[in-house]
Amino acid sequence: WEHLVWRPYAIARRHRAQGIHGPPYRFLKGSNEEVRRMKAETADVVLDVHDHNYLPRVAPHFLKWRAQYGEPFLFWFGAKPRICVFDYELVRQILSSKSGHFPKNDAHPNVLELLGKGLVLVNGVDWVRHRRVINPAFAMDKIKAMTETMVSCAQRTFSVFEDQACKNTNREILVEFDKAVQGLTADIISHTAFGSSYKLGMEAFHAQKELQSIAISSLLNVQIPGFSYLPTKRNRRKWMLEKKLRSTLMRVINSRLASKGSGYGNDLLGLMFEGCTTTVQGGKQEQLSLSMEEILHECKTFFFAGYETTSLLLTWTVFLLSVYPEWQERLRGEGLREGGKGNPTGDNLGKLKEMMMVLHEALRLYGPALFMQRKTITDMVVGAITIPKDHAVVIGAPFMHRDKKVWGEDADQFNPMRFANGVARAAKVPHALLAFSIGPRACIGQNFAMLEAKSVMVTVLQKFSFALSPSYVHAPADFLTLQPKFGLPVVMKLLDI
Ligand code: HEM
Repeated sequence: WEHLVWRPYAIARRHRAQGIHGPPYRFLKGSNEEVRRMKAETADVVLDVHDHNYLPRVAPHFLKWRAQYGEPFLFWFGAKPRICVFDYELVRQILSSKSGHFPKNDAHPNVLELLGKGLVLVNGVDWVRHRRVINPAFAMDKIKAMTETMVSCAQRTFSVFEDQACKNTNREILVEFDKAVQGLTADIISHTAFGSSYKLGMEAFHAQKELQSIAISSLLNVQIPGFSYLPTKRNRRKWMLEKKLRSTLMRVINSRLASKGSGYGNDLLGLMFEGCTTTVQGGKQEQLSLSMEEILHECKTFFFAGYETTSLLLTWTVFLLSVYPEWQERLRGEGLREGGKGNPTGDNLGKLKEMMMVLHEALRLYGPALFMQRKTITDMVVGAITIPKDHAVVIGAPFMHRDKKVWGEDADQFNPMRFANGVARAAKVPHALLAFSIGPRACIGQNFAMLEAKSVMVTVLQKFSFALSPSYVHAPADFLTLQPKFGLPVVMKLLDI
């Protein structure tokens, strides 16, 4: 009771004394109901396709609280205090902290089950061990060697569309692009992570996808102790999926161990096994094993972290190129100039400067990962404030990506030219783009994601031009990641080239 009744008021008082304010604490519910109500009120708001400021739809509560209380502000997830931070210098200090005093926030049990205790969620010495084992798998030369696989997956997907478009006299087809590209990125991660076991990988993917919808639907519910053990219809379905996911991934892992032969293979799983055995640190051999259980969790992590984020980057890039056809034309021209009509290679893709500018601008305006979270395990001083122990810290990246003081007056607009001199020079601070995060816990898969995005975009641009279908409704939504609420229907026209 002390925890639920008195502590929140004492915490709020302590914050007021240092000038941090926020919505009042409501018994048990904290700010959850206010968030739910405000999100419901804006759920039907539809934007013009040129309007890239979706914050009133996606985070109306943060907009309101920031205007009302200034920043940073304090709000409540149930009885748990959260500080929302928007200032680049504070965020840099939090994300760059190497002391381990800002670990990842505790995940909702459903999210934990979904993601596993893999690299995204582990903390402390475990994180150091996992990251050291997995880092070599994401080295640029290893990733570049996966280009052919990425391109051939993309070609398979788009050749189906090509066949369909050929049958129509206008050589056009309507494609639910977000769904198509979800299937494609799942296919790519299945092939690049699990090699010849990719079919099992796809089975695991389907189970994980359904578990994700269950996790999302329960995120804002107050957690009643013991409820997750009741055999409700939803819980039973969840348990069945978890069992299936686990047994499928175990089959993949066991069959790899059984067929070791001359090596573990050059896919992500094989490279992870290689990393598990030994590594040389400062001349001495070090054992860096991950347990079987940990490897299983990492497989779940690759899937979750690896397919949806990249499919959303592709979805939003195609959305932007449909709205700005002059950039679509520029990228098609660049692809042909650097690589001709043949299969893109790692080297060709490395030369695509304008493509990188567009992908970075898509990540700035429509970064798939919305709000990052950390927690404090002791009182932490950042800038002029103290964030007390046991607080969650929410980093408002989509707000920061629209900060006119940092990005300039055109921060709300699509302007890939801001990245013409590279990411570090695109804004007034070098670490302004937070789409892959910064610091020791930055995305391990960013080179993989960018190579995959380029492989897919060059392949589609070689064959098709595209425009938004008249049925498209611009309503970006927060489903853990930033998604087009009603999908991305696109009219694809087969090119004559
Ligand atoms: C456009 C695509 C992607 C985006 C926008 C993205 C974004 C992010 C962000 C923002 C983080 C940091 C989260 C935090 O600090 O709370 C992260 C971490 C991570 N990402 Fe990605 N990611 C993408 C693709 C990938 C891919 C393709 C993989 C793997 C195949 C991957 C694996 C991971 C892992 C394992 C971490 C945790 C790293 C650590 O904590 O050491 N990501 N990602």
